[in-house]
Amino acid sequence: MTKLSVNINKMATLRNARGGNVPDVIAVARDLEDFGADGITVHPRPDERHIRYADVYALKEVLKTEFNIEGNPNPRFTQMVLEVRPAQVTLVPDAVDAITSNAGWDTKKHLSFLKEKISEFKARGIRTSIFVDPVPAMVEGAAETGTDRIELYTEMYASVYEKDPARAIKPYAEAAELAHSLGLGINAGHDLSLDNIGYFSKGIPHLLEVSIGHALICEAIYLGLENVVNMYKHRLRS
Ligand SMILES: CC(=O)[C@@H](O)[C@H](O)COP(=O)(O)O
Ligand SMILES: NCC(=O)COP(=O)(O)O
Repeated sequence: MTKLSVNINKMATLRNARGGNVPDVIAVARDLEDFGADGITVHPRPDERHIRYADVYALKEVLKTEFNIEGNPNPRFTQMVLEVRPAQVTLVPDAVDAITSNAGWDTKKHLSFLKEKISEFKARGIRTSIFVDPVPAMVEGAAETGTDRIELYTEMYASVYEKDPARAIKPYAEAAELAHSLGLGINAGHDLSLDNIGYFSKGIPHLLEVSIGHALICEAIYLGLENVVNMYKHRLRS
């Protein structure tokens, strides 16, 4: 079965909004594991606006499932990943000021840089993954880097799915077949949700892992509202 790695960036966004430690992202991550998550994903950004570098070190101490760290392998990120030694590092070509990830790697243009980074992480026993759009040349370029896996960037799938599911999934299914034939493992993520994940997982062959954050945390908040309002009403009655 495809593994679910929960991205806890949004929990850190909530915590940072008040400057305290509520919610406690470390406790949240442990609870998510107890609730059945197969892994925890974080994507620290240079401004540490959600997950902080200190959180990454603290998480490593307590996690029992697969820890996946995503980000642009600049010198600071690279050093942190080499020290923490997560189960997996996912390389994402984020601009410093990006609101969220908005493209996969150009694996042809950045081939020598990616090769160097992949071998550095693999030498420390860290599984590697490269974030790519579902474009055959980019998948082939990823294979040339020596990476273990690719992560398919699913923003386009999620937006087209609402109008035309079959059209949305086609390039992803083809990219997955190609990646598998080249010996690459396949992960996927970005804007996956309760609405679109079932169709995606049925349509993508050899899908090893999805990482989901934004929608999952929004859904958890929304689906928890009735319960929590009732709990408050109950306390106000007594
Ligand atoms: C690579 C990817 O798609 C996710 O890591 C996503 O970018 C989450 O990052 P934010 O939580 O900063 O939006
Ligand atoms: N790699 C994708 C990820 O970790 C979560 O992306 P999103 O669900 O927050 O869009």
